[in-house]
Amino acid sequence: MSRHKLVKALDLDEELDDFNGGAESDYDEVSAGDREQLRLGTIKVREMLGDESGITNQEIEDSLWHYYYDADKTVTYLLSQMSNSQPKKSKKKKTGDGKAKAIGPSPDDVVRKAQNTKKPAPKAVEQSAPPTIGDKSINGIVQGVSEITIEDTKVKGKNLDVLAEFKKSKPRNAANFVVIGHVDAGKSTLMGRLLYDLKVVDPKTLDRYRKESERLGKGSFALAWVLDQGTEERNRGITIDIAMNKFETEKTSFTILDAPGHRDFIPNMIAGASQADFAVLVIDAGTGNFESGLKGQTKEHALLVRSMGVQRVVIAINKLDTVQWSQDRFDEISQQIAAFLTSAGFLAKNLAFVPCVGLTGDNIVRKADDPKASWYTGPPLVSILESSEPVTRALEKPLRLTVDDVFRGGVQNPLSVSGRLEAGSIQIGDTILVMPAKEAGAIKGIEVDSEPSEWAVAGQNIILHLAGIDAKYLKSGDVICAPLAPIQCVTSFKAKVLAFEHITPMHCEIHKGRLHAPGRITQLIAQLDKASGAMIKGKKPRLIKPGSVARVLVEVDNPIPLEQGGRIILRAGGVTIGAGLVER
Ligand SMILES: Nc1nc2c(ncn2[C@@H]2O[C@H](COP(=O)(O)OP(=O)(O)OP(=O)(O)O)[C@@H](O)[C@H]2O)c(=O)[nH]1
Repeated sequence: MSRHKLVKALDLDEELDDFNGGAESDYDEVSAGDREQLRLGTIKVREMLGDESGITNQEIEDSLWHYYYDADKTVTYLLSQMSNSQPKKSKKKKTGDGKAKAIGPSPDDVVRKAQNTKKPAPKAVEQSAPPTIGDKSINGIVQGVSEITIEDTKVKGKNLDVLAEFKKSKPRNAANFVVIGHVDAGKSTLMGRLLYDLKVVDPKTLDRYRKESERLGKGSFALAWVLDQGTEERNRGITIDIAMNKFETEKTSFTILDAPGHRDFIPNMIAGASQADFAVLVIDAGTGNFESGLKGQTKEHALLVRSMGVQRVVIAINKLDTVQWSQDRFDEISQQIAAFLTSAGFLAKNLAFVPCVGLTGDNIVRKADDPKASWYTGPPLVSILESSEPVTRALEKPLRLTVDDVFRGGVQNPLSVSGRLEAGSIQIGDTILVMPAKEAGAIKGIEVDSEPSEWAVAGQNIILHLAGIDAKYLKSGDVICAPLAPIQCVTSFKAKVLAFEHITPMHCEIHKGRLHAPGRITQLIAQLDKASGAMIKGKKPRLIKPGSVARVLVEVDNPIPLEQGGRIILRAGGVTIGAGLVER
């Protein structure tokens, strides 16, 4: 099978555009090695999908090719394609008792299964005496890479003053937020309403969803489907297990980070929360629902985002129509949530509450129409989101981009990566360093929000087209950095973690965004006060109980790129046991 055929099947128009405009292309035959990778990958994907998927081998191979043989991503992508072509039919099915029940594995289930499947440990990069955080031997790396030259990449840059260009572009504030809350709290409906009322989605599309959902006896789901529509972006190869939806207000450009299926966030939420500037916590105000939600995911999600370093939460107390817009109910829930969140370490000044009805749009973009809501004189949700402090961009810091996806970005761009630029700035022609591989490459193209750009700065979600580096040196979770200020790769580090389960010295997996690495908690150094983070004096703990915060020492088998302030999650046996921040 020719590579031409594979590429063609992915996005014909785009690829032909690329092809026609390009002077050189490399439509060579697929090598024997590639063919073997495709064969093995197809077997693995088939196993993960099951026999009933109806997906052809050709489709599997095309996706494997696009994602550089990554079976997990291929499965997630194919499932998303399946659910896009049959919206929601496969998500929920009416049962005899009128309740909706999930059928078949959800994308979350598959992603979780895939993440729990033991993968071969990433090949250790030759590195003498891997440093721990703060180790001075990092200077050796700097020296080594400063001598790197990249030959034959023919990438000419314009030598722009990127920060000046950025200022000239009169940027809007940019903020990423993650949506959290209990199952059925109305998260998708509320976000769908937000997008619809801000005219991100046209009425025709919503009309189509309405008709389809009514036909299925689930009319109220139409708005939730609006949110899923954004996942079409996956076709371009960007983040596939967190759906990203964007919307802009006058002042700010927002990205909603959400997990497909909107059911069981963890572990997709790990990746989402690690990129979030703040969280929107959706609460179902319905009688009994708030109480059961607080016992369940409401609490778990809130603790998780807190331990991932998220400091600000906007609390949407939703479905107020079901309690006749009772102010007493709103006050009661607000007080309880505020008490819980402050005890979990959030500052009261960083919490904002808004009563709303996602289904009708009351207090989402416009003020509530319902006369029973007249007691609320505050702003609607969107104004609260907008009034968030502008997120400070780490523009002047050394370049850091954690790779979300590695994929083939087109005929002219055989190697592309996507991710959020966490710090620094870049432009076409720049030399970058990939860690932990310690391999250099050059930037030959940049896309910001799917538009070509000469440059990009911290805070933007981008795609980089690379040259002068082989795909084998890149994988999800790697960090792209400036050659003269590389991130350290460590084999041990201290972390302040919030325990979700009992923690003892034990084997665990370390997750940081897309990075997953096997390791161990080797020491429980101290128990910490949850709110202040101060050490609780006494003997070294032998066990950390769920809900407590502790400082632990973690060791990993192979060096991983980590630095102070990095947000990590610890998992064992497929369960999140703790989450927290990397310390020195
Ligand atoms: N009465 C009322 N019902 C709502 C409101 N918002 C959502 N719903 C309904 O609540 C149910 C769940 O809504 P979703 O938006 O799917 O909730 P979710 O939190 O995204 O659910 P999961 O994805 O399963 O976690 C649907 O039947 C919605 O129509 C609201 O403001 N008022």
